[in-house]
Amino acid sequence: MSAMATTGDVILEGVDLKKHFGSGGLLSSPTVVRAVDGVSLDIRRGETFAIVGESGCGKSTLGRLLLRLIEPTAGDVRYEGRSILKLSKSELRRLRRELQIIFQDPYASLNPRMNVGDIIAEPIWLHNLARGSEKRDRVADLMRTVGLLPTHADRYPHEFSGGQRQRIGIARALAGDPKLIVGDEPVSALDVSIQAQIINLLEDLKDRFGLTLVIVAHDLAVIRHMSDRVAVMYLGEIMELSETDALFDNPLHPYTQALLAAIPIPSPSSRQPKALLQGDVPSPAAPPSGCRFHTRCPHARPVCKEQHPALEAAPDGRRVACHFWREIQGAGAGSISAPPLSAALSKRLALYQTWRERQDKPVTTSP
Ligand SMILES: Nc1ncnc2c1ncn2[C@@H]1O[C@H](COP(=O)(O)OP(=O)(O)OP(=O)(O)O)[C@@H](O)[C@H]1O
Repeated sequence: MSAMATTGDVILEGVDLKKHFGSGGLLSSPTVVRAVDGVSLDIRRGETFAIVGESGCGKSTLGRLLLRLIEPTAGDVRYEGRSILKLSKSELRRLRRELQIIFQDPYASLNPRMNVGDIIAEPIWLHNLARGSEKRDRVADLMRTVGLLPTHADRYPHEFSGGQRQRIGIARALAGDPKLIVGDEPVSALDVSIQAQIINLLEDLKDRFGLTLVIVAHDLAVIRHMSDRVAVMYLGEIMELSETDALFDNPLHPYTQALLAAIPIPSPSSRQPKALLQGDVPSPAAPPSGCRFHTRCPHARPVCKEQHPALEAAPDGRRVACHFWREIQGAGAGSISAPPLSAALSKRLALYQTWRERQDKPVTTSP
């Protein structure tokens, strides 16, 4: 977890955000996918904020809404206190420079016909930040900063490995001096050893440049290692929002408990926890009534089918959307809050630590 204290002011705020994708197709009544359905959150300057949940729960859509890469169906996003939905052209340009994104698949997000120097230089050129030799120096600096050799600036994306392509994407994101970067599954397409390098790079850059990071991920080990706070999403809603340590030490929501208990154990001799998350996530086009998790919740009671739980304040500044979180704690949720968690994580985190210790040495990998 990042060493930085999470005491910053709010840099980015989502207010009752909704994104409903409509697909008319051949049907007379179009299907509406409620990808994000009433999410409010605030992200503090200088923190690493994680958004976690199973596939299809709306994490990426929320990440894109927060940067206004897609328009919300309803709600608002405020950057440094101002709505980003009502910006002038010049304000929108500034927003595009200050809020950046890096993607899961760096290859798909890099123009294959541009060399790496031009890819990294593009935001500098677009935002008129430097020209000529100053621009070239800046690109070389950025390449060194992310552990690439500036002499490789004339090479093309296909000449680099997956990890190096992610470094190119990060250099490009840094080129406009951003304040906040959203990483949309930034390491999930990479080998574990390379994942650790990229995670460490992001953490170092965050400290060096005073960045705020929003990490969209499904890998809880990555999230525990990197993030200060976590929002757990299910079917377009936040189920629990908490400081990372508190979430992992004592998850309040049954969905968080089940997610943590389902972390696979790396050792083949270790016993896997019994499957707690049975069945698939229901369709976001027809979410269950009441609490959206009730169809898979081991603690569900009749009221859960009827009444939608609000995201209410719990101790330690946490928030949780469950009618019965207090009773569940009292009833010994420990039976499903996974002793295997520490075994699974400690092995992965030891690996990260090893890589972290190597970060003092400059990376001089060649493609
Ligand atoms: N452009 C789109 N048009 C229609 N439906 C979409 C669109 N983008 C996303 N969706 C749907 O919205 C829901 C949420 O998708 P989203 O990609 O945000 O989830 P996710 O949690 O990031 O999943 P994953 O981890 O698999 O990327 C899914 O049901 C997805 O199919």
